[in-house]
Amino acid sequence: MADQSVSQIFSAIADTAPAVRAALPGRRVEYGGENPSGESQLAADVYADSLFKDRLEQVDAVGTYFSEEEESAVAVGDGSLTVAIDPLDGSSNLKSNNALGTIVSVYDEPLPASGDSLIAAGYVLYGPITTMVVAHDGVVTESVLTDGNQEVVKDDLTLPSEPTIYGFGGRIPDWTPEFTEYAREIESEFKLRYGGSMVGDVNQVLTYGGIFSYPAVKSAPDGKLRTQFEAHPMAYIVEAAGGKSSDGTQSILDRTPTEVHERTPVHLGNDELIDRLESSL
Ligand SMILES: O=P(O)(O)OC[C@H]1O[C@](O)(COP(=O)(O)O)[C@@H](O)[C@@H]1O
Ligand SMILES: [Mg+2]
Ligand SMILES: [Mg+2]
Repeated sequence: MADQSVSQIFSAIADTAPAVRAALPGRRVEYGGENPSGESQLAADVYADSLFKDRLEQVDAVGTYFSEEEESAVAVGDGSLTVAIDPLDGSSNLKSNNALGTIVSVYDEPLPASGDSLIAAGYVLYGPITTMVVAHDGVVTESVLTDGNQEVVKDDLTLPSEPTIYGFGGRIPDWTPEFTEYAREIESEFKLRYGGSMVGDVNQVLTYGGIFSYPAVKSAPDGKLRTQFEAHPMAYIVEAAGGKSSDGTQSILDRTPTEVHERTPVHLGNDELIDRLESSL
């Protein structure tokens, strides 16, 4: 039953992705409002949110829709599942025409919820091609999405065992001394790949092996990324692919936010690099 619900949810996401992509060119402008995290919204953020909500409302298993762009939960049916979504991730990249994503979490509890309540998570990457990565039951698959078509290209995606890249967010002068020291070591060993969209950056870690961090910074001790909409789902995917997640001290999946839009420091990647990070912090 859960399997069927998960596959219906991600079919709905795959069906909607081409329309989201097609809507981007005309929506690179400010919408005029702010989201609950206090960030200004682009027309594309708001439009992608409405497209996903309308489509997920048609999936019987979904009872509640909760978006990074909306203050509170929206009741969309009688189903028992909650879908949390970052409709457009990395939306500041729209101005410079760089990678964007959509992040999707499927919880079997109302939010706020711990990462243990996730039954599946996935993302769409709007790069030169559109791909979708989904984690469920410990297996991660990658598909290529074209209009109306979903072709699985990897049916058991795992993190490469030899890491080669890293990508760290935040301004260097704003990093803590402990994170700066760790970063200096990592910089001397690996190649920098940072694009400013969590989906794009984590997808590179899943492809090449390495570490992505958006750490706690001096001006924002909880970091930038939101637990329910960004950190939990990406941690679930990376852990299912054989890697590790950390908020600096524990798996991100062990965090239960007290408020749905709450933020957390995020570190995702190969075991060895996350272990080293936890000992440095
Ligand atoms: O611009 P910065 O500080 O590098 O932040 C980039 C981070 O912020 C985000 O863009 C936040 O996501 P949204 O675009 O959904 O708000 C992440 O995708 C990315 O990892
Ligand atoms: Mg985001
Ligand atoms: Mg967003």
